[in-house]
Amino acid sequence: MMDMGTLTGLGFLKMHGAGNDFVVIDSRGRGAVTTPALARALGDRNRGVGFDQLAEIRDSGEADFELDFWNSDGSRAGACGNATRCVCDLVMRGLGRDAVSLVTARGRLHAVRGADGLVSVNMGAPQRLWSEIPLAEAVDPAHLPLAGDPAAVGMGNPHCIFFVPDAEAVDLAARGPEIEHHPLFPQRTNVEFASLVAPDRLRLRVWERGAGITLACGSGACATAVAAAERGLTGRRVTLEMDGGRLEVDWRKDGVWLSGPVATVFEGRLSPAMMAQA
Ligand SMILES: N[C@@H](CCC[C@H](N)C(=O)O)C(=O)O
Repeated sequence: MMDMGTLTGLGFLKMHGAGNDFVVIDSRGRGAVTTPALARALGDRNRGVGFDQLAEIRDSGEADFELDFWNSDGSRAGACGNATRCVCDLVMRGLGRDAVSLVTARGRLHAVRGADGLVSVNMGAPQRLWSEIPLAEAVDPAHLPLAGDPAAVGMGNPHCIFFVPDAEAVDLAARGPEIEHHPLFPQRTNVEFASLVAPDRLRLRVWERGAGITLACGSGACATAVAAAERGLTGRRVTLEMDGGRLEVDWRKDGVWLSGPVATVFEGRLSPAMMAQA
């Protein structure tokens, strides 16, 4: 029989958006609890809960809530499109509304639930200046001086996008970390390999900074759609076929809108022993 007495610690939710999975900690009404050590311990898929990102909800004076993101290696992320959509779903359900505003490191964002049940967030304008992304030196982000002619786009976090004839054929486990740690990216980078399926459809595989290969990546889908439209490969509205499902991106005048499915998987409690490890 389970000793419930040892399981009185911190509550959390497990959610995912197209297989990009998250631990969500709701710290509204109290102080933030996440540290790099706690994120690393919880992110361990064998000894912790396991996630691509941890999202911590905090009170906000200027929006419905604030949101911080942590990768499974314990590093911070300035943006996470899929975790944003998941947490917005949660908060909208809690408030009984179909629209919310939030504040992230990127600034104030807005999200809505569509009639189709998909949750959409305006991820803001893409960052196209080398210093904003950031890159280590003043090179053209649209054509980086790297083999394969990738583009760099910032969505509040850095992305390096390669357009290849066949994304399936890329050795992502080898190429991902090589590019993530390339000296051109002083804060490391997320890495995308995309191939054109149709003028409104791309196949996309992602290596995430601080998390490795993931089944989907919302900010990566946005950055890839922006780079594809700028190269004239697609229009500004595209479907991204990722390993875990489909995401839709619409680059509008008011920002890059990301839409897709969200799911709540389970709720749990961290044991005091787990919290003490961190
Ligand atoms: N899963 C993400 C992106 C998460 C952050 C990334 N690994 C980083 O360090 O920038 C998404 O859905 O956007």
